[in-house]
Amino acid sequence: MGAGIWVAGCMSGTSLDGVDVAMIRTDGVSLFEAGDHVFRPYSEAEQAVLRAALGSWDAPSEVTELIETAHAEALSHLDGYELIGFHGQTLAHDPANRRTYQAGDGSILAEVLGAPVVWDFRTADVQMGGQGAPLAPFYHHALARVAGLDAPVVIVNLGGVGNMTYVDPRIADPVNPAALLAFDTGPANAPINDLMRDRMGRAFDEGGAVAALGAVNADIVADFLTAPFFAKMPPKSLDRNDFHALLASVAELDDAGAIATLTACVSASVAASLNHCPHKPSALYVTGGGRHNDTLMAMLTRDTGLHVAPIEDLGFDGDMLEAQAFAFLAARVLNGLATSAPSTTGVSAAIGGGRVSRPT
Ligand SMILES: Nc1ncnc2c1ncn2[C@@H]1O[C@H](COP(=O)(O)OP(=O)(O)OP(=O)(O)O)[C@@H](O)[C@H]1O
Ligand SMILES: CC(=O)N[C@H]1[C@@H]2OC[C@@H](O2)[C@@H](O)[C@@H]1O[C@H](C)C(=O)O
Repeated sequence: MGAGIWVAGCMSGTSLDGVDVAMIRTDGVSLFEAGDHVFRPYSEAEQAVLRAALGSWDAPSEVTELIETAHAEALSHLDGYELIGFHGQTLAHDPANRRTYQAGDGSILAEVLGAPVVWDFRTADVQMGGQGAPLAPFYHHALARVAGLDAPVVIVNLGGVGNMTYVDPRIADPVNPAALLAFDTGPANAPINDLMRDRMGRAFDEGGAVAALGAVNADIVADFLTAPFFAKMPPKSLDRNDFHALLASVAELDDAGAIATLTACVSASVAASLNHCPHKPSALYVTGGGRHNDTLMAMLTRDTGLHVAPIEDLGFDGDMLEAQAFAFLAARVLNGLATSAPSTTGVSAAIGGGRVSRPT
């Protein structure tokens, strides 16, 4: 298999923990080989700068430079790539008003690293009426085919926000509306992390250990599920802070009870999201940091009634999947292929988003 080129994909996710960079060899249609990867964490001080910039539509140079420098540092640990896919850091997302903002300038990275950079993946999609997210579904589709699956499955990404891709791997073209259905499912780790930080001074609930000790408040979970977002038909996407009221709803609970209830809300929102799938999936594979949360995984098994497993069971690295996805999408942009479709973002027609910047 000599096909494809080595591409480095970079993702700085909503949980603000750091920059993931992962290399894959791809032609933008299939995945031939996964290569090296690196994680460059943001320091506490850097996280504070980024957190303060959340919601802004025009970040000050202090913020954009921080993002560009962190990515350049991460990429300096890798070599052998011919192309970079650079997502940037989402600071604000408002598809209803056709705008989304990923901070960080790809043309600067192209100069610094001496390689072409595909970036600004979401703007074209929202400008054509799409949600601008999720964009990983075309990669999920490729992975399900590489894994040789022969029945529909669901891939759930549990990062700061949750998103779900229903994939029918028997259909080769990801643009075909029967191949994919994708949408954001609700908040995932973001509210759990926020509460862990505020109440316990910890970054996240390691292994779901705190949630395991708490009593779930079923009334709060039921009330959470009445939010109009869950009844809304896909496509739909979320901003990190769209569910701010959720944190307030657990304010009166003890620490473990509050974390357990937030964790149950994440699981319940994924289970509710399955109602939108055209057919019952044969399994649910979890990617993103939430798959390390054993309490959440157990709740998902109970709430969905499906076989729930980490994406590792298909042979992929769940910590690197999003970064790999932006490598895959960069290759698609370079090859003139679509990166989103009506079935993934609700965009009016399949389009290839992303700007290409080449070093001068
Ligand atoms: N061992 C663990 N136990 C419990 N939770 C964990 C563990 N490891 C990671 N997480 C959770 O996963 C989060 C990171 O997930 P991930 O890296 O998928 O998010 P992201 O890429 O920043 O977000 P998004 O996909 O929304 O952009 C952490 O902030 C934490 O909440
Ligand atoms: C606007 C934005 O950055 N959205 C992210 C976020 O993090 C998870 C979820 O919300 C998803 O919609 C998306 O990222 C993934 C990688 C995506 O586009 O597929």
